[in-house]
Amino acid sequence: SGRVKPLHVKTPLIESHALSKLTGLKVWLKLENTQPVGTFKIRGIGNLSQKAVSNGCNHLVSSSGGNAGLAAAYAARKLNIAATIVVPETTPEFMRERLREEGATVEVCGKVWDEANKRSLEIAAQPGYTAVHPFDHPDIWEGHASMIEEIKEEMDAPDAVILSVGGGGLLCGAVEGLKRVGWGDVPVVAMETEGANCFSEAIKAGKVVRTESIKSIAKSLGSLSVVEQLLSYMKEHTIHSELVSDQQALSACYRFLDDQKMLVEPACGAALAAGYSNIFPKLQNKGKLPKLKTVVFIVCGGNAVSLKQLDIWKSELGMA
Ligand SMILES: COC[C@H](NCc1c(COP(=O)(O)O)cnc(C)c1O)C(=O)O
Repeated sequence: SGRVKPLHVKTPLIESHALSKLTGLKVWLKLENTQPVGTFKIRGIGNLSQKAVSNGCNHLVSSSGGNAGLAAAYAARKLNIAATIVVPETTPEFMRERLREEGATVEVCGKVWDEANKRSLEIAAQPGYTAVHPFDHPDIWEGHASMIEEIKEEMDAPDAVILSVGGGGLLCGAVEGLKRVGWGDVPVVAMETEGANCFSEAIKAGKVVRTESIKSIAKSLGSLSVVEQLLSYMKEHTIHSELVSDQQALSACYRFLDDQKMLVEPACGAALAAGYSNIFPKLQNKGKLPKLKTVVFIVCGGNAVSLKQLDIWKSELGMA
């Protein structure tokens, strides 16, 4: 068939004994941390890149010094085309090195993501070049939606899906996927950390607002604003925005490491903290969620973490 083999893999959907016991629910985990290059990003970025290549693209340009940049570098390598990743000065050396190991050219530009993004758009304004946004493009949401299609193959509709929000690409993909499989009435619980809360700010303001800076260890949730598309999705799909502290996100990473033997970023810990801090009774008492039996957590993963880094964050946050 003409179908192009996707760059992402079908990931495991496993039951979490620890989180099921702790919450009294049937808790399922969609393990996007087991994707090539460690996060769900390759679903959407792989989709966008393959479409670009079929339209003559031979050079991807990304402005993410994080997981989206790594997904773009990986996609370029698998598609045998070039990649330039423009990263802000804040991008740690190990991530710059990891991007180069995927074969990408790394250009350091700007103090913050916005400056790197501006530079990446300049570079992408050449014939054959395609700018790969970390989260704001329909091809990215379409690609991420495959996650929900895979869940549908394995289980009946859950009572809720829990995930984390940076710029909102993962959330848009999940909403699109739920609609696509006929689960449009399954609510989404969208988690952020208090210092990276552009989605909850947008809900409060009733429009997309720019938060002035990121004050959270969950740097991968560090977008200053969410995608516009989310505000229209909110009108047609039940999405609850919840916040957790950095301490709760980090504690979730430690507990997940022990419970499931897997190490994830605080950006992922923010979603898992909904379980470890068991926010469900509060949401049910507020009438925001129905009586829950079965929920699915999107384990988004992340590369910018190590056991050593967890301990550095722990002492920075003054945790015991
Ligand atoms: C600054 O970073 C934005 C983006 N990370 C996004 C990201 C998210 C949030 O996904 P989003 O809501 O942006 O689609 C969650 N979990 C992990 C592990 C992530 O890396 C990036 O890699 O450039």
